Amino acid sequence: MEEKGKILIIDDNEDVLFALNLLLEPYMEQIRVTTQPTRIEHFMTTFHPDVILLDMNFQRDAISGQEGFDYLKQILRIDPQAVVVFMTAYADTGKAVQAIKAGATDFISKPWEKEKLLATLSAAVKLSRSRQEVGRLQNEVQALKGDDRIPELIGNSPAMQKVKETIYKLSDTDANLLILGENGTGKDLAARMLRFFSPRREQVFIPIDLGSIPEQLFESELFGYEKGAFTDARKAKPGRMETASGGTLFLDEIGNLSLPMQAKLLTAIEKQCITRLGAVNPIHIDVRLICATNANLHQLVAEGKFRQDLLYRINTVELHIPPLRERGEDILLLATHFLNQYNRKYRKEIKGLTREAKNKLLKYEWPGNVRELQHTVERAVILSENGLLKPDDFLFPQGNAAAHQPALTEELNLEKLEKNAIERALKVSTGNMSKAAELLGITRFALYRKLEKWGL
Ligand SMILES: Nc1ncnc2c1ncn2[C@@H]1O[C@H](COP(=O)(O)OP(=O)(O)OP(=O)(O)O)[C@@H](O)[C@H]1O
Repeated sequence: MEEKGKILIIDDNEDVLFALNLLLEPYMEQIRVTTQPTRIEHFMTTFHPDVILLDMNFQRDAISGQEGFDYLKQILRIDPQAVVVFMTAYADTGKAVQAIKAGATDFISKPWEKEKLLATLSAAVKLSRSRQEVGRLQNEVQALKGDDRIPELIGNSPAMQKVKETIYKLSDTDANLLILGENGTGKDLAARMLRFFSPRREQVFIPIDLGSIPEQLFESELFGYEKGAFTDARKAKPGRMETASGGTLFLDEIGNLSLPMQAKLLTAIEKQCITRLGAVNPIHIDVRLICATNANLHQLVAEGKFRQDLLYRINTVELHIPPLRERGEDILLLATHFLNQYNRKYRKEIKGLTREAKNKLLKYEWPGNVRELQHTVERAVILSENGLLKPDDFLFPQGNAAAHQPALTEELNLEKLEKNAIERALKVSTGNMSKAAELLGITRFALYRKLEKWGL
């Protein structure tokens, strides 16, 4: 057989299983046999056969093949792409046609002719492999095409306006960008937005979460490999950097990269070429690089945990996305955006938020940033009735400051709100007056006047 595959044989006759096992052993990569069709799901999910050879009649003297058809249905329910070859001692054209119509790939009769059996199984293995390849390619195409919607960072706070301005300014260039910010602040969205407005918009966007690639797979994932480079390398495969060539490569969680991997990445970026594992010749690549991390890379450099030369390569421009708690005015804008989104998704007609609910959102610290806000609004939309969302519709983890809501009268006292806002702005900007004024959306001069007024 040209291509060896994994085969599962299901037959109630142990002698048949024994004979088939013996006959097929030299021609198959792995064989599993069972007399119990009830174990089909177990084998399909743990063994992942390329081909299933299924007997048609399971009861003594049965000739209708009905049980076989039932099991075929079950197999195709579990995996519609499964390749099933039917086997019966009562072969006739009518049943063969019926079996193929029901979704089987082929049909062989017992007793089998060895050559015919091998040829049928060989074709079945090939079909299975090409179906797997098509599935993989379809997934890849979908991932490469990405989302058709325009990625848009919602937010009017001065900090967010600055982020968007930087993205627009950068869009004509090929400059490498480093996006810094806590988890859930919108780094991934910012990267997609930059790509969307860049000349590489029509080209691929390949995101890689470096935090989720095990160290030992890093090189093969990033640089690809040639056939035979290691035991499982049955076929050559391009790495993500090669696939991203011509387009944009988004390296997320770059702070998680070990020092040896940093050295390899640096060489690839500097030389603009990669060498697949097991290959001799390097391949030129042309990628626009966007990196992101929630770590303080400058501090990691100071601690000797991140290479300074790599940092300089990736941070031609640095974009800092502040945590949501530092851009309070975006909270309600984002909440409304997500409310509209989830109204559409869950076919609801929730009109908005009560004033008390808005206050509750504004007072919360949002440790999970925009992602947490998004999930909080989604949960509220799912659980509440149409009308307005109330404070009780928004649930926060216990122990957060927001759980202890002050009296409503205090919340709505404008003077107190102003004083609180100034105190908070000073706290988050660690006393930097320009930054505090920017956060508050007022001039430095106006801030000094208010500090005097409140004796701060
Ligand atoms: N300004 C924004 N406007 C609209 N949606 C946003 C905004 N910021 C973040 N989101 C949404 O919040 C979620 C989290 O954002 P994203 O994945 O971009 O954050 P991240 O900083 O990359 O997170 P992580 O560090 O955990 O990877 C996403 O669903 C994203 O669409």
